[in-house]
Amino acid sequence: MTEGNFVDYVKLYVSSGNGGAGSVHLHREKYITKGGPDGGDGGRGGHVIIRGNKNLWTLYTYKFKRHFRATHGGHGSKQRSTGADGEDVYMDVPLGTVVRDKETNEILFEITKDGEERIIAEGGMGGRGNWHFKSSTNQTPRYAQPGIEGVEKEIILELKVLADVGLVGFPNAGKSTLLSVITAAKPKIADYEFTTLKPNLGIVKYRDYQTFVVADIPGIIEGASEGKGLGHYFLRHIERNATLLFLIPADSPDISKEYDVLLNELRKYNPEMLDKDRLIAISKSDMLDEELKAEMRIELDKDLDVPYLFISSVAQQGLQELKDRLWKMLNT
Ligand SMILES: Nc1nc2c(ncn2[C@@H]2O[C@H](COP(=O)(O)OP(=O)(O)OP(=O)(O)O)[C@@H](O)[C@H]2O)c(=O)[nH]1
Ligand SMILES: [Mg+2]
Repeated sequence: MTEGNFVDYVKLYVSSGNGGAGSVHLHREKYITKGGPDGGDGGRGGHVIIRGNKNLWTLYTYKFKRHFRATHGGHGSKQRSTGADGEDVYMDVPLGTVVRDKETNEILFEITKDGEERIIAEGGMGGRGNWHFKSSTNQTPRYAQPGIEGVEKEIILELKVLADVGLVGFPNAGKSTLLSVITAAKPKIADYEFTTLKPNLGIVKYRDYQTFVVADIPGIIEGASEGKGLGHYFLRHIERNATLLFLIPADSPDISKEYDVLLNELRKYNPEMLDKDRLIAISKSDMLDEELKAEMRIELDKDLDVPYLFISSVAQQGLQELKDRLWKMLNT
């Protein structure tokens, strides 16, 4: 997944079809002077339906097509013939897509399962034809119901990444580099801050047949929960991850303080984020020798209340242990 095609927020316009009108028709045949009413019902207008699709990862297609219109139901006609239903329109979205009403900003629903279908704009009902309205006092009703109009609305689709592990760290901590060495993803890597502007997902192949998904998100800075840096825009991407992997570089001036700042931002954003399992990886550990590591361990064992390990993406150290630990956390 590259930076450019990760679309996770789109505004769209949807409209369902109008119901077809019921028909007013009186049966006529040669030699039958007074035929009864036989106007058929109008067909239902097409729905616009949002459907979950596990093979999609972004809302990319919606960048190019913004209007989704279902067709109208056909009108009823003579001989009680019912108009055709309008055609439904399906909008396939990745799992984890949240659908909002643009006007009220209210969350309408969230798609979480493959094949799950939710009607976002319901087609109007067809009107009933005049034969329904025949009664003892009115044998030839000249009335039929009109179809109900379809609905139009503007909606927002927002994607929450559904990864198993979310990477959390300051800018430049080495998150994207880690993703690039434990998965086949090719995120942009550079020695400046905010290299990553959009989340990247990668699939870790674990012991031949197993896999789990890791999300690399833009770096978090102090104040992120109030919108600093890329703020809320990306914190929501790790809201649903099962496990959080904190990345703190070995050359951080104060590892436990850096961890506290990150934790605090998560707490301020959504306290439930702290209910997730956590692991700290001290990145860029190739910069440390064994002696220094031993000294740091003494401090870290005192200061940290979560498990930690030393890793290096560049020197490929500690990566198997990291995967083992993550796998265990995800499967217990
Ligand atoms: N020595 C060393 N440098 C590393 C290691 N991993 C990453 N780096 C360097 O750290 C810098 C930042 O790496 P990125 O992976 O882009 O960091 P990031 O956390 O994704 O940064 P943002 O996207 O800005 O949040 C790059 O210059 C990397 O080459 C490592 O294991 N050892
Ligand atoms: Mg990055």
